[in-house]
Amino acid sequence: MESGLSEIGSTKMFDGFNKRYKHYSETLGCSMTFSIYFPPSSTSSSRKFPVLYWLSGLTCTDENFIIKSGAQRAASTRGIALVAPDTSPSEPHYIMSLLVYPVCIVTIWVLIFVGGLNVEGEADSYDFGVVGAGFYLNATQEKWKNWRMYDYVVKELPKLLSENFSQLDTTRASISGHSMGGHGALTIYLKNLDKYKSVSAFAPIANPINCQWGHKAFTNYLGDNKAAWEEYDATCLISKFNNLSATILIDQGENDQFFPDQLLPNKFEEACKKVNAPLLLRMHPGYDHSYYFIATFIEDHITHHSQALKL
Ligand SMILES: N[C@@H](CCC(=O)N[C@@H](CSC=O)C(=O)NCC(=O)O)C(=O)O
Repeated sequence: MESGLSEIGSTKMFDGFNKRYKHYSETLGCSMTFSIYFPPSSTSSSRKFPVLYWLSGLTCTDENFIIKSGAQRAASTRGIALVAPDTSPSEPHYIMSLLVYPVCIVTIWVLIFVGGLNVEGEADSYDFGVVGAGFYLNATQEKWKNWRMYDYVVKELPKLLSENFSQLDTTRASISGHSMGGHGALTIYLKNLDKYKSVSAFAPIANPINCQWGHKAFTNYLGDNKAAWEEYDATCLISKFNNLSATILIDQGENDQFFPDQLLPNKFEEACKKVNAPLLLRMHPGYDHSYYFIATFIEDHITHHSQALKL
């Protein structure tokens, strides 16, 4: 099936453009939205922009980061494109369905409107399911089989970008995120060191197998198989490395309402120390979990990634 990529928004900012797109995702089996900030292009150069993927947290769409972070100021200056996907399969879509009418033996094609993915319980809580809580993993449980945000972010989206946006150089990519998206950024980076030049995170869920958010999501998406849980836990994954060279940047607010119980950055720090993984964990007195915190320090993250992307 065609991706049906269409532009649904365009707003000028810092001489570049925030663009919003909709497409049908084969991986997730539904329509998805994502946003790209394109820095200003110099008319005299055909230079392609490297990409910084941003993964947002619980309850978010692709728009929270674009609207609230102010990251475009530094991205414009540095010449980095920002790509922000949605956080779970959630968009309403139409499907073609074949009906076989039993009496007349007539086959009829009908267009059926599907709101969400129609999975029982998908919208019951803010920290699980369709309301922005895909956790950037590939679910193994039949009921949640459409929840394959890991494959969507790592495979489908970069392919879609490289096929449709000649101004992007998806071979030069870095990844960052917040909270659930910080967990996504760290795990995706550690599992794909060949695809991403650097990683950073704000208040990531750094050890999900040991917190309530992680338990709820992993039990539902992955079942009882604890080995499968560890494959999506940054603290477990980092323990497997002893030759990481690029510094991992993490910012954590000390007044964060979810710190430390849901986030556990200290567990990640301990694991990094054991394998000599370079980690810069910055604790910030007074800051909470919000986008005010992210907006305050996002420029440092853009600088961190622009160095790795050699800009
Ligand atoms: N509704 C919840 C709080 C939800 C929340 O704080 N979401 C964060 C991400 S949390 C981890 O993944 C967020 O980024 N929200 C969107 C925003 O624009 O701020 C509650 O009531 O506790």
